[in-house]
Amino acid sequence: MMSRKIVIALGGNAILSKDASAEAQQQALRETAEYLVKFVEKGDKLIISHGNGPQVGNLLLQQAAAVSEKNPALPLDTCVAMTQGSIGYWMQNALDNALAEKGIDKEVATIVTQVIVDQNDDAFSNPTKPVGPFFTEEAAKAEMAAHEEMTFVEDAGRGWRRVVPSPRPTGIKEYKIIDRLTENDVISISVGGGGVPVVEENGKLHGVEAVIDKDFASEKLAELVNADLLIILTSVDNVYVNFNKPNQEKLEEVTVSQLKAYIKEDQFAKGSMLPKIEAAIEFVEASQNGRAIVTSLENISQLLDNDAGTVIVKG
Ligand SMILES: Nc1ncnc2c1ncn2[C@@H]1O[C@H](COP(=O)(O)OP(=O)(O)O)[C@@H](O)[C@H]1O
Ligand SMILES: NC(=O)OP(=O)(O)O
Repeated sequence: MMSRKIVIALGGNAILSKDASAEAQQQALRETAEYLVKFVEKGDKLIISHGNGPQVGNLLLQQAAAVSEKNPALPLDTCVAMTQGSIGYWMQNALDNALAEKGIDKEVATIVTQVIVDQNDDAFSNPTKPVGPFFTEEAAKAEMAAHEEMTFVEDAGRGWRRVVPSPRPTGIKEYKIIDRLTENDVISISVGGGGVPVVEENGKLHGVEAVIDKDFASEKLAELVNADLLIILTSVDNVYVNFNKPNQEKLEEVTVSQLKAYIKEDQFAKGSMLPKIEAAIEFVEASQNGRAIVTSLENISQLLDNDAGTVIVKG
């Protein structure tokens, strides 16, 4: 049986739809785990990553609501680490139980992951990453007036959301540990929420306040561990050109150069589909034989036997 090394990045709807309670998110991850176990049954080695946009934004709001001198709000890098722990626990627990139900004897581990960014990245003076819940325009403007350090922007016609800096990952501190776990047949969960952003200064790493895009961090991980496949799971089965227009066209197998031409035509929305496409291109270009797939969780059954979804290949 061919065993592939797969980095699989879980999008928002794999964890959270409308209900942000722990129980609802755990239930979503139980369903996600059922799908992921199918890869394991097939003999694939899984390296799982996930987003944290809604969760880290909610955590910031919870902290702001309870802040006092004795109970200070914690910085954003620490909040990212907290979401790596909570979502990692939910995913790990869901996978442990799904594997046990199938009688598969395999271990799962979550790694708190530090992702290195450049302290001179322009992103620090230009926040773009939406986190937390949606606000009305009025409520968002009131928040900005009350907290001068906060920026809110309109998010793809869906409402207003707080945005934070999102620098590009340049390295992953723990990638060798993650690779060793894979070599030892352990399923890992890492670079959660894009990883805890850290900068290197005089040979030391320290956290910075930002949220890294999990698609870029997953790409970097796939590159560093020399994965065969990068799968980016989201809420659509395929990427489209002319998305949501009467002439929309589904992309199945598509080359890097075709995608670059579509990017020039502005076919992919910034902050949602564009980072996935850019991450897929970067991985396919950087790896020798690697491919990338963008599809939905629900499409995984088709993906197991044939390439389903939008498959990005060299060329
Ligand atoms: N060209 C496109 N093709 C397909 N989906 C697109 C396109 N442009 C924007 N999208 C939107 O991008 C969304 C996925 O991005 P997002 O919700 O941010 O991802 P995530 O699953 O990581 O949370 C899709 O649900 C879709 O609405
Ligand atoms: N960190 C991150 O990219 O999270 P989302 O995918 O949930 O936005």
